[in-house]
Amino acid sequence: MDDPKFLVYGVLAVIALATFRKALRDPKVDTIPIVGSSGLLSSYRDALGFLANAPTLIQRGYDEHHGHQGVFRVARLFRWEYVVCGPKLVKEAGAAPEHVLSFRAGVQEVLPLRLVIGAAISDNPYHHHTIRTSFTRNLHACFPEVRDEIICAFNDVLQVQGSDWKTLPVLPTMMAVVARVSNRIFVGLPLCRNKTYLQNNVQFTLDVVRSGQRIALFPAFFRPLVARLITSKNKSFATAVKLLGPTIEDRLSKEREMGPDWPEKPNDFVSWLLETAEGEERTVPALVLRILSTNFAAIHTSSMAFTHALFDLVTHPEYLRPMRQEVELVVKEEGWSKAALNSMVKVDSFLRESQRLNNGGASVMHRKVVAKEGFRFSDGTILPHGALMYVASRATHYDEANFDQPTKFDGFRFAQERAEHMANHDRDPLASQDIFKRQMISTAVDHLPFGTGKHACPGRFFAATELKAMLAHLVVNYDIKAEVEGVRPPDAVFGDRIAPNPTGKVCFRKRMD
Ligand code: HEM
Repeated sequence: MDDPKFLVYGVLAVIALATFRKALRDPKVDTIPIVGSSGLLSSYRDALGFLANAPTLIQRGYDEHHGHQGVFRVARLFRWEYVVCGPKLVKEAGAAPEHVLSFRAGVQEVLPLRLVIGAAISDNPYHHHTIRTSFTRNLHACFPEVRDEIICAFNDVLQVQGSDWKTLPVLPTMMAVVARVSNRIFVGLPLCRNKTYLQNNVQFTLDVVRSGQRIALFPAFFRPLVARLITSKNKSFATAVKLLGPTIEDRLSKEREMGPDWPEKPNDFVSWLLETAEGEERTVPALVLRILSTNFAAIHTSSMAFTHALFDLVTHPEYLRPMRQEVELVVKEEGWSKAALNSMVKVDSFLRESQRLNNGGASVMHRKVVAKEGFRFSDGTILPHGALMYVASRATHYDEANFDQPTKFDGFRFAQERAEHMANHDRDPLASQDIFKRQMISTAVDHLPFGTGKHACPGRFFAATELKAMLAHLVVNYDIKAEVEGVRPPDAVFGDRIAPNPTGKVCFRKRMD
């Protein structure tokens, strides 16, 4: 017992058991079924098992309870968590107002951004509004820059020569491309090509995710202390201020001199932020933190989605040629534009299908019940004040009630559905509107990669534009194959998060035919 570490672990274990015992005996939730055991020690074992095996546990709950409709609970180290299943209840969760089921408080539970990034971002997320409005509205106008950056970034990052195959780790490679393309719109040239700036954004994102996930393992009252010990955001923040600060200072000073609509003002995210930022937020450090946070929301998610798509493509190489033909035909008729992307139905379908099967985890739409009286679903289930709930997204995507042969990768299933709806147009104009429901950007109660309802990802319009343009570019300019034929690198699982294999590789070369 000389090592003080053991004392700390001992105290933590006692606190955990005591907290767990209290949570376990909450009579208000007695009627909500449990997945796993209900005894004190056996539940505790399940709670530890959740860290290693959450997707399987959630799938079991989904299969066992309520015929895929309703709520069940799972034991975590310090509390129960509530898993919501079925279209009706998912819709109700997605529609609930912030003062009843809180998105912001839910995020803090799983990734305590308030502790990792700072209160200003969590408590005043005005940049979400900027993403939803100015950013999305400008996607058509900014498409030439997106396209230009994709061409240059693929050239510079892949660096394939002649007819040789080059084997590259997909996640870091695509993270480098996504970081560059996204920052072309966030901060513009030349900074979006500055390697230190880009690497710093990627580092910030990784630091935030890693520290956030570790802090979230502790009970709420312990988290500020743990955050102080392990958070390493300050270094990447200082680097970002050094590199991005002069650009922001320049914009602020031009606005002071010439007013908000000064000639040749860049059409980028910094400018759109400045249209809304007020008071303290109109300073270099505050704006740098907004850009870093937007990078955080954009880079990890989009590069993981694209990595999964490439793993799917090399595992199912038969999709390469039809997508190549589609892109060539569309570009011949419409050129490269945002509107042309809308005609790339197969590319869209392929990415949507990849997202369906490779959602970022077993759960999505984390919400904390903040209404004092709790939250009541229409089936009568009441979640108590303070409870954390989420939707069983992976199980929903793998449910045969929702999809034909749900475990099968069917890259053009959504293109097919859209074609069928179009064919029905004359007979039933209302049904034909469903084509919009099967696009990559469309959320639904049975399609949850971007969540659904009030907080559905506002960045999905940009993400879809970026990822579709990247995939279209890749299939017409490169050949791609698996490192080992027919083998998809296994996913990495941490708790209920499922990420593409971080070291998984594929082979690229310049297109040969
Ligand atoms: C493939 C890429 C992406 C995926 C899979 C994704 C997924 C998600 C999900 C699941 C949510 C939470 C939805 C909920 O809880 O109801 C979310 C929220 C959010 N995402 Fe994304 N996202 C992606 C790309 C982006 C990009 C590129 C941006 C920014 C440009 C962005 C900005 C945001 C923001 C600001 C929120 C919070 C929304 C709110 O406060 O209501 N995301 N995203």
